[in-house]
Formats: sequence, structure tokens, C-alpha cells
Amino acid sequence: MTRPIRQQYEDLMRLVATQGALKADRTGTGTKSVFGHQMRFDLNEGFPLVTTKKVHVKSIIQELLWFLTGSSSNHWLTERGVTIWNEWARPDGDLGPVYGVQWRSWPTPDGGHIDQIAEVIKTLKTNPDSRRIIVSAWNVADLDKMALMPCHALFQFYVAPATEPGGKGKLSCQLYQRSADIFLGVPFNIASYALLTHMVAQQCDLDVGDFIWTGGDCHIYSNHAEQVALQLSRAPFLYPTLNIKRKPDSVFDYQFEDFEFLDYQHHPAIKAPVAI
Ligand SMILES: Nc1nc(=O)c2c([nH]1)NC[C@@H]1CN(c3ccc(C(=O)N[C@@H](CCC(=O)O)C(=O)O)cc3)CN21
Ligand SMILES: O=c1ccn([C@H]2C[C@H](O)[C@@H](COP(=O)(O)O)O2)c(=O)[nH]1
Repeated sequence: MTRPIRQQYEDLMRLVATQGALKADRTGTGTKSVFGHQMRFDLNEGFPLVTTKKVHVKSIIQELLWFLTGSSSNHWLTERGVTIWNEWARPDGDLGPVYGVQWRSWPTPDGGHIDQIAEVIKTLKTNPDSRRIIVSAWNVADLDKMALMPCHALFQFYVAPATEPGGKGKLSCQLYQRSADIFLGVPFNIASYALLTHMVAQQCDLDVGDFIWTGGDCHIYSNHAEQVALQLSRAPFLYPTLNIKRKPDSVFDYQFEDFEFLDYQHHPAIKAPVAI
């Protein structure tokens, strides 16, 4: 199959840079913003890793593995050389009941916990036609205890049945991201959920389908304007290919070394300040 060169991400960036409304925000930085946007990535066309700048995949993989441990501590990340959450961590490294805590141990009113990821894997294996295969990080009662409220708030899986006898079903995933920092956050978020979709598909003996990204407040910070102009002057390359080197016993047993990206052709990295 010859793959097309895709630029959904750059199209969103261009749309917001040219059409976005000037809008104030919590951090006091100022943004250009568009409300409501969708991108669809066919994971069979390659792994959607932005090519118009170098994306730091190590941070993305480790952050996803951190979510899957259910940890609330930034120490897990810093011990592995990942610093992207440092600005939000409390002095003891705690981030409150953020993504991983809600994914793996959503608290129930009677004092119990729900492992939403384990439930999703079980449902995909036993009832793939279900329309209820959802993970939510948006725990309203816990929001005020979180260092930062979830940006990637809710995701749903979907299985398209096999089209030939003996074939595999195709796993798709759609994410709702309520707030999207297009320059810094979104390349991470797309790659993270695309990676999760590959991992869940491998565990459930499914092929991959689409990753659909749906954004709420899609913004470019005013202090990213020059970086955005540089990035939009570059021509995208073909997406790389993800190789998962082994099949671990469960979705919770993946290691950083299990993943490699083949043929990742990219433009140079572009530095930018993160809005706190
Ligand atoms: N304003 C803002 N944007 C975000 O994207 C964001 C937050 N806040 N707060 C929570 C997390 C942390 N995330 C971050 C934070 C920093 C980078 C960042 O600085 N990226 C650089 C360096 C990569 C690295 O060191 O690994 C980049 O060039 O992508 C990316 C995502 C995503 N989230
Ligand atoms: O995974 C993430 C996490 C955070 N962001 C961005 C989106 C916003 O720019 C900030 C969060 O600020 P709020 O005022 O809470 O919306 O972080 C992201 O893009 N991706």
C-alpha cells in the first residue's frame, strides 16, 4: 500500500492561527482559539507522530505507561527523565487524583474503586459490539483536588467486525479533549492515544482502525506564534511505523523498551515555553 502524506494537525494549526478568536485564558498568556474540531487518523496509514517538528517520543511513551500504573506521583516520571509535569507537581511530587488515578481506581461512593482500563479490556474481549466502552478522567467530585483538571477527558473504543471469515475486528478510539494546546500538548495527545489504541488492540487480538481526535477549546498561545509560523512553513513527511516488539501478558505490563518507531523522518525540534 502506498501511503499518503497527511497533514490534519498542520491544517488545524493553520486554521486556528488564521481564523482563531483572540481570547484570554486562565494562565494569563492569551490565545487564539477555535471551538470544536475533529481529526481522523487511519492507524493503518502509519503512526500519527507529527513530522513538521521533532517530537520527543520518550516523554509520550513514559507518560502513557505512567497513566497505566495508576500513579499520582510525578516522581515516577522524573525518575525516568521525564519533566513535562514538573511545573504542576506539589513539593512532595504529588499531582492529586489525575488521569492514572481515575483510569485505574475511580472511587465509588461506598469506598471501593473501579479499574476502568481493566473493564474496557474485558468488554472488548467479551462484548465488542458494546456502545459503552468508555473511560472517563472527568471525575467531577475530584476535580478540585487535581493539580490540573483533565484535558483529555473521555475516550471510547469501537470494534468494526472482521470483513472476511477468520479475519480480525478493527479497533478504533475516539478522544474528547476539552482544552487543547495545539503547539505543545496536541502532538503528545495524538501520539499517546494512538499508542494506547495499538496496545489495546494487541491485547484484544484486534487490528487497528482509526484514532479520532475531537477537540473543544483548540488554542494557540500568543507566545507560540513565531514557532507556529516556522512549523507551518515546513512540508510534512510520511508518518513513521510503530513496532511493538513483544506481546506482554496484560495492558499493564508494557515496558518503555517494547516500542520502536521506524522511519521517523522529521524537521528539527522547536522550543517553546509552556503556559502554567
Ligand atoms: N499549557 C499546557 N500545555 C500542555 O500541553 C500541558 C499543560 N499545560 N499541562 C499539563 C500537561 C503537560 N504537558 C506538556 C508539558 C510540556 C511539554 C513540553 O515542554 N514539550 C516540549 C519538550 C518535550 C520534552 O521535554 O519531553 C516539546 O518540544 O514538545 C509538552 C507537554 C501537556 N500538558
Ligand atoms: O494533555 C494535555 C494537557 C494539557 N493541555 C493544555 C490545554 C491548556 O492549554 C492547558 C490546560 O489549561 P486549562 O485552563 O485547564 O484548560 O493545558 C493539553 O493540550 N494537553
